[in-house]
Amino acid sequence: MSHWKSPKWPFVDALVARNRAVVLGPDSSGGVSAVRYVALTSPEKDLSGRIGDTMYVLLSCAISLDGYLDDTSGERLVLSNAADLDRVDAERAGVDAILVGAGTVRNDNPRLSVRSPARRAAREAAGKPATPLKVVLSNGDLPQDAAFRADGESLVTGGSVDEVLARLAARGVTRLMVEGGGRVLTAFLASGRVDELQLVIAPFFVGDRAAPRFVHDGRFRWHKDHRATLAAVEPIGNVVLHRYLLGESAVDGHWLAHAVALSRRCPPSTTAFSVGAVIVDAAGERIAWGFSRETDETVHAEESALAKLAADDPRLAGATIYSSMEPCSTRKSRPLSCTRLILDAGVRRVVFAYREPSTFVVGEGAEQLAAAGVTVVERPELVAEVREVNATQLAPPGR
Ligand SMILES: NC(=O)C1=CN([C@@H]2O[C@H](COP(=O)(O)OP(=O)(O)OC[C@H]3O[C@@H](n4cnc5c(N)ncnc54)[C@H](OP(=O)(O)O)[C@@H]3O)[C@@H](O)[C@H]2O)C=CC1
Ligand SMILES: Nc1c(N[C@@H]2O[C@H](COP(=O)(O)O)[C@@H](O)[C@H]2O)[nH]c(=O)[nH]c1=O
Repeated sequence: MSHWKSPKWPFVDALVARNRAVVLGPDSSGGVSAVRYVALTSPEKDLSGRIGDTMYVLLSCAISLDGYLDDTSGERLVLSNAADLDRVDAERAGVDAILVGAGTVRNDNPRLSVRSPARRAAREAAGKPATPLKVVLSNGDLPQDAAFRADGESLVTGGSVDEVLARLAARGVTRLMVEGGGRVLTAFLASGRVDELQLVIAPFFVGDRAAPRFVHDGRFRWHKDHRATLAAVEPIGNVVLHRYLLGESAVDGHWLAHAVALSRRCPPSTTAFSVGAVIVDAAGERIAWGFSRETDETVHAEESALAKLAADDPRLAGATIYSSMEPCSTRKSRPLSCTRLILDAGVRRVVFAYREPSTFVVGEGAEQLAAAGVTVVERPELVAEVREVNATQLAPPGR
């Protein structure tokens, strides 16, 4: 079976060209069909069919050490410092729309604009408005002279998170920043439609339970057995920024980048590719990692990572293997391919960046895994980096 790379599957390449992930699955006859395809930003959304196109949803807010968004003074409490407010301004400049709830407008009367003249000019140079669309969620009245109505386009809308996202998607919004307040943040987190949370913690207490909390009660997808992925922690003066990845696509991108970073640690070779692999369990914890030639001259990345776990490790059944390259399906130097080892380990999900070129052997790992019922996700956005790591191996003969 080699139709994975055959002209019979031109749409696969077309999807890759459109920067989309390809998800393969088995068909009823035991063959392989590309049953689903998803945009890189948010596969869960496309797969659910809830909104037609994809949107990256970023939540951003600042809290006190005791978890409050504000105090009870009726004035906006600034928890961030100047450097963090400038970082937030840069995030604003990178989105298509900024969203807050009516409670925030009534309490803070925010402008919701990009402030930096340089960032405004850069947006305009790119053919965008100087400041993103301002979206206020409200089913009631808002002051006509509210500050958000000046400086750029605004939209007051209401309804469920799904309805609002569908409305914004129809207007071409592909990156949305949600700034608050507590009820809106809770509604977005409970909806499961958030890709990333940027949470800043300021070093003081509010100490008043009547103050607005960051998150209210709710049922959330992330709990003690299904943790969010911590992507970065950054001190900014006396506040600390935490970046959590909450969407499956963002999480996949994070671990795949980690696998590619590991591939840079491979001892050099001209006869075998340099690959990195990470195994992450269902709770979101990295449980093993490896890279080519890590422990001997011929060991592969997936093989090295799997060898660090017991064959009956119960976490393997719910785990995902991330590999910078498609798992191999034939070995010259070993009896079992990485595809076979993955199947034998009972891993049900594989994410990789680069389809193995037929430089050393013809690869059918993706097809064989998918035919065995494994979910295989190809994320081509890191292909250039994988090719750079393997530049020597991929160079045409004679160079
Ligand atoms: N520190 C920080 O980073 C930030 C702090 N804040 C603070 O948060 C506080 C405001 O938070 P809060 O009072 O919870 O109000 P919100 O800003 O969360 O607004 C909630 C209101 O939004 C409207 N709404 C419409 N649709 C929805 C929906 N689907 N889900 C939720 N709300 C919807 C409703 O208004 P309506 O009644 O009109 O229907 C609802 O009452 C302020 O004190 C502000 O200072 C705010 C942002 C950031
Ligand atoms: N207080 C607070 C934030 N508050 C958010 O910023 C909004 C103010 O926007 P603007 O009027 O354009 O400056 C406010 O309404 C709320 O959404 N954000 C932060 O990053 N850190 C903070 O400490």
